[in-house]
Amino acid sequence: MTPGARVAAAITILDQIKAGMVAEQALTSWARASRFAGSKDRAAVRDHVFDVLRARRSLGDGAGRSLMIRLLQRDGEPVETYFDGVGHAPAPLTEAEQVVLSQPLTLGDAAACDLPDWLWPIWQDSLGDAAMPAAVAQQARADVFLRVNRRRGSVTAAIAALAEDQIVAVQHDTIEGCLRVTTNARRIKSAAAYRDGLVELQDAASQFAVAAVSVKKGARVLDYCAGGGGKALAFADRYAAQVFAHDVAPQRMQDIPARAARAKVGITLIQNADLANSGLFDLVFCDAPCSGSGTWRRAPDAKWRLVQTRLDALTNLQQEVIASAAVQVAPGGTLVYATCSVLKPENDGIIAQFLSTYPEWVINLRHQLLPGLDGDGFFLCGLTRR
Ligand SMILES: C[S@@+](CC[C@H](N)C(=O)[O-])C[C@H]1O[C@@H](n2cnc3c(N)ncnc32)[C@H](O)[C@@H]1O
Repeated sequence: MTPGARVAAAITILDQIKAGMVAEQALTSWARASRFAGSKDRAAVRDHVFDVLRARRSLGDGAGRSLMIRLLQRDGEPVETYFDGVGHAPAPLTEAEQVVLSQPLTLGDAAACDLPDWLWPIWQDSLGDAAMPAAVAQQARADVFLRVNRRRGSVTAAIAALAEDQIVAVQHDTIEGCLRVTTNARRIKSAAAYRDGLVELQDAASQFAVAAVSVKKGARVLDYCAGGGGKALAFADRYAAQVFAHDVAPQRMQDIPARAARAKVGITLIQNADLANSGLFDLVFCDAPCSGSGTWRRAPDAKWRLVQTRLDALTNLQQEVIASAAVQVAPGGTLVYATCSVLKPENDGIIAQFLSTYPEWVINLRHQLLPGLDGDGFFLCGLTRR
């Protein structure tokens, strides 16, 4: 596909998303219908679509064509070479379009920060002085981070193994065992280091969360909302602990046994019916379902799909989840409540509500990471019983 044809495909997909289709679905159905598109074409089209979605409002929130023109303009690209009408490229800019596009957009704070108006006051209340920089950080692509499975090899060995596949990775400035991929991130899943379990894809913030919790040798650790097992795998690799994984939706855990085998760690899955008879745990890590507002660079569609009623439903669910996770904590043990959100109602709001209902618990750890160059946004709060 020519660069213009890729832009034309992105325009079609963006129009479908504007009409209500979920971004991933729109991209998948375009890829299925476009067998001629190679992997580089698919990646380029996806990049266009996601670049626009991260910055949809500040690009004028128009139709796909106008969004793509403004994206190329913003990035200093020669718009007319993509919009030349040759082959499958979009038609050249009309005179009217040229006039409109020569005028800068007038944007309020929420639009300039690419957030919905209803969310902007909540965002500001949650982040204070960091509201604008954290929102602006989510207008750009995020780096890809890897976690070195230290049972499989050292950081140096992982960097060298990745280099064999022309992937360049460097040690994260502050998180031990975390690598930032600087070249050829798209090749990770086909690289030998990944296939052999030497590295896992995991954001730096999630790695920080696992490292920030203290786990004694032999401790029983429960990843209460395990999903695909990212945190459970990290706990099992990092600590000499017995690691268990549970999720209310057990099908989400289906890949954990294979991932654990690849990483050479042991993780015991606990099904819903067995939870009550599985004993208590020294650490219950509750990575609750959330808006994902700290990770919107990676899933920008979610930013525009979040509405107040959905946020309310999430906070109700989070209150239920933290209360049921607390029941699994052994005397003297720790409950960690975590989200990949930066919104106060999902974080400190949930903790405050929990403490007002269960005053025997006290906070012994709290971190709010913001989305930025060093990783995604993440919230983490440790609690122990008085
Ligand atoms: C943020 S995701 C977990 C991500 C995962 N920890 C990881 O690192 O890959 C939240 C998970 O919580 C699960 N969940 C939702 N309600 C739950 C509940 N009441 N009890 C346990 N898990 C729940 C969801 O099925 C979902 O897989």
